[in-house]
Amino acid sequence: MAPELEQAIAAAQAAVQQQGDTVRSLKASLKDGNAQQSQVEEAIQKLQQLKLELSEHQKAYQAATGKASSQNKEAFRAGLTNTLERRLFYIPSFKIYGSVAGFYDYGPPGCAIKQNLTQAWRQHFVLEENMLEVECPAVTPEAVLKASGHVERFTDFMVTDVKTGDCYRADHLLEAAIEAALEDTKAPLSPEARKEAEDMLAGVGEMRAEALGAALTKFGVVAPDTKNPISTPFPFNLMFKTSIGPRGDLVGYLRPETAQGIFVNFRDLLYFNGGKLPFAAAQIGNAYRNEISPRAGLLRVREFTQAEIEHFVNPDDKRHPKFDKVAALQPLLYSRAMQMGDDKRAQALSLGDAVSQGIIANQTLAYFIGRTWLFFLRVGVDPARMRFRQHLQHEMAHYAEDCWDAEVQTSYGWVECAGLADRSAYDLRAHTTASKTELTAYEKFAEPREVDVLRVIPNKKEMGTAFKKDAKAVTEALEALPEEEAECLRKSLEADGKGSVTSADGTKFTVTSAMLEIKRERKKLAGRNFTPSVIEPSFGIGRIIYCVFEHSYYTREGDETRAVFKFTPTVAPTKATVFPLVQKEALNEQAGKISAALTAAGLSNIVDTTGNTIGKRYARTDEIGVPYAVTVDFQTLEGEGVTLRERDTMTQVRVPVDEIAQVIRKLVDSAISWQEVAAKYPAQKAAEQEEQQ
Ligand SMILES: Nc1ncnc2c1ncn2[C@@H]1O[C@H](COP(=O)(O)OP(=O)(O)OP(=O)(O)O)[C@@H](O)[C@H]1O
Repeated sequence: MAPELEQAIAAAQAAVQQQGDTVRSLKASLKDGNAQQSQVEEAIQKLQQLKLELSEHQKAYQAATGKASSQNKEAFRAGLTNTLERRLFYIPSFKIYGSVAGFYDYGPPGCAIKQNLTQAWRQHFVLEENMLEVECPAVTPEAVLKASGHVERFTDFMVTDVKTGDCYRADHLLEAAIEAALEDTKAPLSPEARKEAEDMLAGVGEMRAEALGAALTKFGVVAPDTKNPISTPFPFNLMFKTSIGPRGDLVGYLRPETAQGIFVNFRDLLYFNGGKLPFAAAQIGNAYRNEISPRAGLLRVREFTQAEIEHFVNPDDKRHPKFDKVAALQPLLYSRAMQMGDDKRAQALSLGDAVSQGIIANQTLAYFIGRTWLFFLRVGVDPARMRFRQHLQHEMAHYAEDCWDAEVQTSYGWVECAGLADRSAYDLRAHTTASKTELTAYEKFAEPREVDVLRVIPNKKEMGTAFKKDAKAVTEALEALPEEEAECLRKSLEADGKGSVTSADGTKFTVTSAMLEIKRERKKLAGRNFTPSVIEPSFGIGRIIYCVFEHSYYTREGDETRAVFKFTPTVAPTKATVFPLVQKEALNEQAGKISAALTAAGLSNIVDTTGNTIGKRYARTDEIGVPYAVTVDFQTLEGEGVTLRERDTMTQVRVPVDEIAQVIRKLVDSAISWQEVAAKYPAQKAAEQEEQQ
């Protein structure tokens, strides 16, 4: 059934396109006097009819398959992109010089939305969770990114078109090839081949060069643009390299994430917080990745804004004091077991149950999943098209305890908009080792505790013989070894009779069993030093904005040319427009006064005095998602209030002039609903309402 419907959609789309061309050429002929108005009108009517037929086919496809058809998806995306670019939500950067892939400018409505969304994030996380906000430089010295592992490992595998040299991400090509094979209805895979392909798809992200190369060959992958053969995959580091200072001898990078700025400030932040855990620090700022082949608009760019949180917590106690507030929430969870099962579908599950059943590793991670879900809903993501997907075991770094991605369904498929990870103590340990600065917290026990501790006792004579002038430094390093490292050394001596220790200046020395003794001793301790674990929710603001665009965009029933964004008042770029019904000095003056009252109430607004019909002006504000419109007419001058129109229902009521700013303020703050406003104030008379649509 689906292939026939797909064909019907394709045919209907072609017909719409052809008729659109006819209308355009008739309009041009009309101007030249070679066609009549009646011919144009007739052609437009036919175009509307064809569009309705197309929309019926699309609905039928969606009803039959539960998803948008590929043509449907493309048509949807083309309409959306056209509106976004035409109304300057965003603009390809450096456009007049031919643009550079992976860079976008936000235009006026885009800037306002980004500002609103970022502000909502700050309110939802930084303020409501009492986080410590920091702002660190984007240019980062190499030492920091060496310690974090980015210099060595922040790579993607790349392949090139052997004839043109064009670059592609190897994993993306492979994923596309496997997905195409799985969806191919003409040459369906056998059940065994399907299972193998599905397993391979789940593991693409973790494949090394050799495995990727073999899989690309197996699926016969060629360069998508030219169909030329491709090279074998090789690693490419995504960081932009630079040099700091005029001599150029200090290597730096533009940060690929904002998180490292928080880790390197951990000690000062802990002090600022009175030495107490848990606490969270947050940073909003730009990150830079030299993405290999950025092709998905705002979703994959080379400079983007991240909002990241590092929540530092005692590794032995990952409960969250406010977990009760989110325990009953039921976001769609796509756990490891669900991904491996036959059904492969996410399920709504309460976060309380997910923690008690061990699906989510701990309360703190689950708390942030709940808060993230509420944030996405607050900014207008459709909860039915959002899920939290747990990383499969092999997708996680060896140190990570549990990771979940907040994914949103779009015309590009499921898109990761935020990653939430329990990264254990990895980052702070890495910076402790590299910077020789203890990044630990102190826990004072309620009662002194008798504990077994490891004491490292160097044999001074053996040390002297082995290390000569370095003996003192090695001895001190051994005596100062933290408990966990002493345990590592003990195990390594036990296994091969030797191990290593790093002195204060960073030199690594090999020690043998003969040089020291490691004893377990009973000690009374008032407290302990430990490296905190970190739970990291990391958000990409641009990706969220794009998903909000997709989930907010629709066209008016029966008229695909009338685009609307149903932005929530929180993110809407402008909260209200004010229209004088016609061009008259007295109406303009009254509109100016209303605009001033809205501004005084903290509501961004535009006064539209263009001579267009009121219907056209409503359509223009719908296109940038303004939720409320106020129209000033002659009755306003007679003290009969103004028209207030709501964007999605298009219903209108009459509100007294001196109440209008407060009514909109309450609507924007969700202190009152549109239904309540409609019940309280008289409806605009039907004839005038019709005239003003
Ligand atoms: N190139 C990019 N363009 C826009 N946003 C991005 C980009 N890369 C990452 N992000 C955002 O930053 C967040 C955190 O970054 P993270 O390193 O976890 O992403 P990632 O797993 O590398 O993403 P992907 O696998 O899609 O490349 C992501 O969830 C995403 O929202």
